[in-house]
Amino acid sequence: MASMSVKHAIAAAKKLRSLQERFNPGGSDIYPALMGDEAITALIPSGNPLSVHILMFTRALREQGTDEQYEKFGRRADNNEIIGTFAQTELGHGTYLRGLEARADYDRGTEEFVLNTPKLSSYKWWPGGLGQTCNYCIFVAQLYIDNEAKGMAMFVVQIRDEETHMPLPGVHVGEIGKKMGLNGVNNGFLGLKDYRVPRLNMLMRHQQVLPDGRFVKSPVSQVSYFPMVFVRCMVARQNSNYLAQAATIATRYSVIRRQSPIEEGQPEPKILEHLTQQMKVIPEIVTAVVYRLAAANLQNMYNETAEAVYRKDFSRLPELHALACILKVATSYDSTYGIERLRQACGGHGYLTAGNLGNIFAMAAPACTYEGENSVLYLQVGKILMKNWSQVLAGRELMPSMAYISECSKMTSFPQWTGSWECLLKAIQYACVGSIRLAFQSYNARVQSAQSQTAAVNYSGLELTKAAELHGRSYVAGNFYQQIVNSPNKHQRSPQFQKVLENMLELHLIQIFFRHLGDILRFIRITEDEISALQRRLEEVLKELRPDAVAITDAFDFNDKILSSALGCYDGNVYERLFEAALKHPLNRKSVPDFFEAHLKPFMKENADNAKKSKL
Ligand SMILES: CCCCC/C=C\C/C=C\C/C=C\CC/C=C/C(=O)SCCNC(=O)CCNC(=O)[C@H](O)C(C)(C)COP(=O)(O)OP(=O)(O)OC[C@H]1O[C@@H](n2cnc3c(N)ncnc32)[C@H](O)[C@@H]1OP(=O)(O)O
Ligand SMILES: Cc1cc2nc3c(=O)[nH]c(=O)nc-3n(C[C@H](O)[C@H](O)[C@H](O)COP(=O)(O)OP(=O)(O)OC[C@H]3O[C@@H](n4cnc5c(N)ncnc54)[C@H](O)[C@@H]3O)c2cc1C
Repeated sequence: MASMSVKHAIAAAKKLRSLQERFNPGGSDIYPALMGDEAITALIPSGNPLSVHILMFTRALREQGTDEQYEKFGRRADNNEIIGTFAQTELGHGTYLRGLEARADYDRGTEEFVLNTPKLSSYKWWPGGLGQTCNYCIFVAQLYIDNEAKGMAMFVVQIRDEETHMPLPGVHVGEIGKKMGLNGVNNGFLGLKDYRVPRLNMLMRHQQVLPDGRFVKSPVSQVSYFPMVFVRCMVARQNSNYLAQAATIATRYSVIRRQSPIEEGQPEPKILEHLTQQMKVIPEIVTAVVYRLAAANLQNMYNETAEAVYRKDFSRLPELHALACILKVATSYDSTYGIERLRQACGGHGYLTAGNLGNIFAMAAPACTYEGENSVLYLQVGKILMKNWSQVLAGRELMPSMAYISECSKMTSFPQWTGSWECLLKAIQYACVGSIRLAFQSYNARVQSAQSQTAAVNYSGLELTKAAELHGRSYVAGNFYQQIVNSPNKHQRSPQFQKVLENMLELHLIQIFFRHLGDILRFIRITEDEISALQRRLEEVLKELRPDAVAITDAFDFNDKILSSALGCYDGNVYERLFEAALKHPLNRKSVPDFFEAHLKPFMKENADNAKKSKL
């Protein structure tokens, strides 16, 4: 599988290169990469072993290395003359970066770094492509000068000979083993023993070690985390894509499959006529659209911040970090749960490999873990919200994506309930700010009672993650509302198209309202009648969107090769394709399976003989 994946990945990388040249000659725009990724996803359903090379290795060289280092390493990496990965996570540590054990000791006598993974737990473990594909890596290690720790640093390390691909002396590298998906990625392990690299192999755009061993600190230590921020932004787009693919499959299947008359004596309807089926499928279509728009916004913000960082302006890093965390978590959680809901909506056939929903789930699910485990990133955002609440209490302005927190903090109570979109959005934001306030009271009480900040974060963790989740909902719903209601190009839309978009906004806001009704009722008084009215509107908007479901998913424009699903094929010949796939199964090559003579027949005969004996 690994070699097939590499073959396909190389074919797709060439396609990527042509896309890049067509869309953005000489540029480093990510969208061709993403489009390439959609193509790659179709070509290699078991995952792309070059993903980390393209997403992290090349970018780290560009963004963390000096111009000279880019010339020496980055250009060759961008041109795929060398293939690398990003080796940060270890067998013993993934989340807690300050606990990473791999070390780089500076030897001023030879102007080299001596790299070691001192224990088994220090081995790099997980980096994509590390097992067999890569001959280089960015090796993340704790920097030591005269045995004094200086923090994390990144090193360009060659791990295999460029001609023979043999591991170099001092390198112990291999594959970590089968996973629940992405088995074409050859995630690997890497141990280094007294492995020496020249001083100039340490990426030094933001921090430096001078020949005499003097250390020049980075102006902002967190800029070394920037490669992760980029992938978190990518995950937001990538996982909204996976959800869109699954929604396309389930929608098409739901208008082909007929089952169970709604009225006695009537013919069996398409299953999408059942209201409960509409509630399983249509909200997922809308969620995919909502996150694709949020991810595009985030990508623009990433590009602007990356340019600013390149100019040593780090001012927008904190906001990008917060948004990248919140969107990476929200899209990976909601896409993973949404794809499973869509699989179940396809009944038994949803469980067949020929439907491809299981593989799409297996591709989407690890995003809840890699690039920052989701609950850890929620805690990150919770901490950032605590800091921002202190700013609110001090009357200071907040970053634009948190401005609503200041506005809501000035409200002494929630205004008269109207049930309008603005009202629903404000309710979610108001509940978020109420949760932030409660979390802050708990957190601050702990800090005031002499608990350390880290301990206070841990013991306030449930309230911090709740506040973070609601902040994500507020940001995503607010972004969708702006795009539908206040977009500058709204007038260019046909009235029919605008109506479909408004129906999607109605559904998204009501769905989020019901999902967080408990959180909202904690801070806002809403009557039973007002809630029942929203229930009716939910049923109504599902009915309104039902006729547009297929057209919206067709607009995602996934061809059959990318969907790779007998349930979601454009021509709708589901049963023929399921049967065609079944007949291809190796067990159908013979009428009598080999195991009959070897196992089944003796087993049945032994039971029959025993039965006869027991009668005698
Ligand atoms: C072919 C084309 C492909 C296209 C494909 C499309 C999509 C991509 C799909 C898939 C991707 C493919 C492969 C995935 C490969 C996966 C790779 C990895 O998983 S790489 C390893 C990832 N690991 C992590 O994310 C580690 C998580 N841990 C952390 O980030 C940090 O430990 C943590 C939890 C943030 C804690 O940081 P730490 O410094 O220890 O302590 P604090 O929390 O106190 O933070 C200190 C201050 O720093 C600020 N901060 C933290 N992180 C960042 C950041 N990233 N940016 C900016 N600022 C940051 C934090 O807010 C604190 O600030 P204050 O001091 O409070 O102001
Ligand atoms: C498919 C895949 C590809 C990957 N690719 C790469 C790669 O290319 N390069 C790379 O370097 N890494 C890669 N990784 C590793 C990935 O980054 C880590 O798995 C991830 O950062 C989580 O760290 P961990 O596995 O050590 O989990 P842990 O951090 O051990 O998490 C285990 C549990 O502990 C909890 N926990 C941990 N810390 C805290 C805390 N402070 N507060 C509360 N709870 C906490 C977590 O929430 C989680 O529930 C990949 C992983 C996967 C699954």
